[in-house]
Amino acid sequence: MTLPQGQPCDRTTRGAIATMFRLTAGHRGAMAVATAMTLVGSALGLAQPLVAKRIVDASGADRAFWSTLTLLGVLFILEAITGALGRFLLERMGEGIVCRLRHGLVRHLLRLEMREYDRHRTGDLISRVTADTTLLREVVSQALVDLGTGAVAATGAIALMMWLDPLLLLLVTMTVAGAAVVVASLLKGIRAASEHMQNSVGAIAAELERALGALPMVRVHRAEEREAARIGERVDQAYRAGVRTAQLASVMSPAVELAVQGSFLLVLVIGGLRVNGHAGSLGDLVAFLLYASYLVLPLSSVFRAVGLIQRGMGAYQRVAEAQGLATEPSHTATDTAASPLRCAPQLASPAPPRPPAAALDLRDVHFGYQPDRPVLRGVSFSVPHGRQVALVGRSGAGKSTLFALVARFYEPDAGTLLFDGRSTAELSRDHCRARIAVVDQNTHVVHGSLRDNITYAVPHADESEVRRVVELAQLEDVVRRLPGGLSGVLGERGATLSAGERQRVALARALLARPSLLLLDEPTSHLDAINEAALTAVMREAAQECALLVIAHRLSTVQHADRIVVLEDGRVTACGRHTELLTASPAYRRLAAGQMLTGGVGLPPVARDGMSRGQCSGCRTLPPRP
Ligand SMILES: Nc1ncnc2c1ncn2[C@@H]1O[C@H](COP(=O)(O)OP(=O)(O)OP(=O)(O)O)[C@@H](O)[C@H]1O
Repeated sequence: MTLPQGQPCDRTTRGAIATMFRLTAGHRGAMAVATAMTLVGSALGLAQPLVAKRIVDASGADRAFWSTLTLLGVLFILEAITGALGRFLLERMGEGIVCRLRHGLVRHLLRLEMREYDRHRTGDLISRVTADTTLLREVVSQALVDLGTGAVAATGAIALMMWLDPLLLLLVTMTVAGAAVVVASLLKGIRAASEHMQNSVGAIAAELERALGALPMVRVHRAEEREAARIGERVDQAYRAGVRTAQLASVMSPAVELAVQGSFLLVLVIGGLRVNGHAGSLGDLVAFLLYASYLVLPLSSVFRAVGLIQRGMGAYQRVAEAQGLATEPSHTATDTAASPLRCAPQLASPAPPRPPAAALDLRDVHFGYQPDRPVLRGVSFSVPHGRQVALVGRSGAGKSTLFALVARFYEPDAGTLLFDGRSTAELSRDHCRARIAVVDQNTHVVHGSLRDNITYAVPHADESEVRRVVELAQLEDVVRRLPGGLSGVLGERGATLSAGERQRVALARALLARPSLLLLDEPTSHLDAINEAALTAVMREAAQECALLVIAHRLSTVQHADRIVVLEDGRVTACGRHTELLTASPAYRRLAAGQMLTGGVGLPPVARDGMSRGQCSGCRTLPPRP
């Protein structure tokens, strides 16, 4: 279900009711049946005073009234049954509405533009799917029908009271009008307080997510109390807003009850005087009083429903706001992309013919997260098939940002990215992402089994293929040690693994996908020297199958790369091989000196055909490996 986006919410009560009604789209049949049942129940209830009047009149005139008494019993039971059925249908409808709303929201939130995640707090977004939709369910399933049926039942009671005694009705109307004025004056406040409360609930979720997401840091810095106080502040805000809402809502109920009870007393006194003066029958007075008492429930329903709808609008606005956040476009018109797993063939399938163009080509790419703060300033280089290209540079030079552009989390402000010679302008994001696999610094491991984590990109991968990448990523020890082996469950965020093991799980996952371009961001940051050497060997092997773009601070990892691109302050200042750059690039020399790496150390004699020399002007001349 998509809520109307971008349009400002109509703040009037009528606008709020219309908005809530729109949410019931697709459930109107069930709503109509439930409303009909509730109305039938109300009609059965309304008929009871008339029957009671007959019983009183018959008993006063010494006539038999047993059949009428039986009828009263039947009416009572039928009212209970229709009421229960109607209520069930409503609850089911409410669940259905919230279920569809959550499906839509979850799908929407998972497809947001990366910039939206930068702008919003995760916990707050989550609370829109949980807390806000829960409040909305209450409103759409109860308030709307209460409003409809309450209005009809109250109108019915008023019509019958009018028929019985217009003068007494006038007295009732005046007191009820007083209550309506009180209710109307409270509605705006209720809505504002509810909005405040829902925002505070979202803030609690966001703050809690912040603290739980960095628990080791919180513990080490003994900041539990500070974090608890910080979150507690939000809890108190929610409490205060909740109490304010309750205050306003609770003023409503007595106002309505007072009005109805006042009118009840008036009717009793004036009606009693008239009966004494023989201006009316006792039966008429009893019936009128019963109708007056029947007015209490529907009228309270109407007033409560209006209040609830205003409370729901607070939640609605937050849900609608989340639905209005920009999402990534899924496909472009010219996109011929197959499924995202197109580039993840199984081991047995023959390798597709390699296209002649580079796997990745960047041409004069400019980008900044904020318009006035450029991060990349005209980056150009290419990553040919079957080659390993390394990206080095000081912290903050823009290396990870470049990866984010290649993964198309962001679009460049200027310049072009080409995959296999095709510009991203003509390819969908899905298509581009199907070609790549990324192992980033955060090495994401999700709750689930080791196998689930490895096969995340290829859920139905062959066992032999899984074993192959387990071996390649040197995870055999982990498989042996983990209770249940590959089926063993890894804790939340892979907490049961070491950082190096998590990195290797991420690598196995990436290799299993058999991408045409593998992006590794600091792949050895958590590895010891032995594992680093092993991973370097894995990278070389992977480069036989796909193009490899590696970010590394440790130059020892990438000194054998076919090409090393030096990035400084968002610009490519040099590119070439390790030995070449030691002479040609002062920036590279500084990096290497810092890590005590020199040209001669440990360099194996690797055949390098057609390599570009020196500066980045030759960055795109490296041909694909035959
Ligand atoms: N999501 C973001 N929003 C705003 N600015 C960002 C964001 N991510 C990175 N930056 C900024 O962009 C610049 C480049 O960051 P980037 O992470 O690309 O550098 P890096 O070369 O990968 O650094 P490191 O080697 O430390 O990982 C930095 O100044 C950083 O503060």
